[in-house]
Amino acid sequence: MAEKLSETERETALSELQETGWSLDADRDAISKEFKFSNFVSAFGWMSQVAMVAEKMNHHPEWSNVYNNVSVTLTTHDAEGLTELDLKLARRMDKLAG
Ligand SMILES: C[C@H](O)[C@H](O)[C@H]1CNC2=NC(N)=NC(=O)C2=N1
Repeated sequence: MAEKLSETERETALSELQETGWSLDADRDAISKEFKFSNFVSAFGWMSQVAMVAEKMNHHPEWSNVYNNVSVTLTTHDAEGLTELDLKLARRMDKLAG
C-alpha cells in the first residue's frame, strides 16, 4: 500500500503542481483542480482517457463534470492522505489535458 507523503515530499510536489493549477485542501490532505475544456465532448473524451489510466493504476479520482468543466479531487483513501499515486495521477491528467 502507498505511504503518505512526508512533509518535504508534499511541499516539493505542491510547489510543482501549483504551477499547473492544483491546490491543497489541507483539511482532507487532498489536491484539487478545475479542468476547463472547449465543450462537453472534449471534457468527456478527457475523462474517458483518464478513466483508463486510473483503472490501470487502481487509483481513482473524485470528480464531477458540468458541460465543459471537470472538478477533480485526488487523495488516497487507503492512506487517508496524499501519496505518490495522487501526484502521478495529477501529472497524467495534466499531460492528457495538453
Ligand atoms: C481495493 C482497491 O485497491 C482500493 O479500494 C483502491 C481503489 N482506488 C483507490 N483510489 C483512491 N483514490 N484511493 C484509494 O485508496 C483507492 N484504493
